[in-house]
Amino acid sequence: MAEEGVHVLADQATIGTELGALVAAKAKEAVASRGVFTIAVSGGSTTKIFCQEMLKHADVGWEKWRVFMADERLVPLDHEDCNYKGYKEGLVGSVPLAAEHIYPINPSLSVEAAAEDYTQKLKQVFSEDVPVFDMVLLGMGPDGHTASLFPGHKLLQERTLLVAPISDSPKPPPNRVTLTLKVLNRARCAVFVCTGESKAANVKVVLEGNEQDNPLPAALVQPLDGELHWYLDSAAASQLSQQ
Ligand SMILES: O=C(O)[C@H](O)[C@@H](O)[C@H](O)[C@H](O)COP(=O)(O)O
Repeated sequence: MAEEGVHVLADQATIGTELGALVAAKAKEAVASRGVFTIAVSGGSTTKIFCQEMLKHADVGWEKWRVFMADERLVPLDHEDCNYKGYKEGLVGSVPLAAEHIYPINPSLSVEAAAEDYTQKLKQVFSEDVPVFDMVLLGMGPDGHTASLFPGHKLLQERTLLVAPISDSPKPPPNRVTLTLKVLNRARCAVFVCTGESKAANVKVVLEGNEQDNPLPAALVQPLDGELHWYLDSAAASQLSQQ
């Protein structure tokens, strides 16, 4: 299993292989020691990389997985923009993960009520006051956002909610729910997957910048007591001074 840190790999396929190995190791370890593997997953390009790769792993205790969305768009569950749909279609039926162990938001509610409802879903699975995920799998947008935590947004200061509503997301669609930094930073392992040239400038800012005053959202993911991994392809890493 890879040590925590920044992993620069040639391309998306190699990232998939390495990510799959890390997820498999963490899942087996979690199931062996706690009887369950809890993971929060993201939308965007990460969905496909993760699902395609995990189909190759049969022995990761799929029956014991509990999969939450790190963030979700407030759209019907069969909508192309729905992150849950991507994971359900990508995994259920192909691996022994039960559909009811992937937790969707309720898109028929207001965004505020959907966030509260998702908080209750977390509480059904986690006994801690603040859920401790075995893994949070994150992407980063070209602007430095992660989950639905956007640069300069007031949600970066949220200290109470576990799941927050957002109705002014600069990335469409505007209505979303997101895990807050309070939850992301309690994870045992936070993993970023970032590919492509469009991410390169802010990958450098996050990993090498000194922005004490106004850090980008992705830079604020710093698990208090867990590992942090960044998987980059050579394009996303192209502006780093050390590769
Ligand atoms: O919008 C979502 O649903 C996300 O979960 C989001 O945070 C995503 O991970 C990043 O925008 C990176 O997306 P890409 O990997 O597609 O660039």
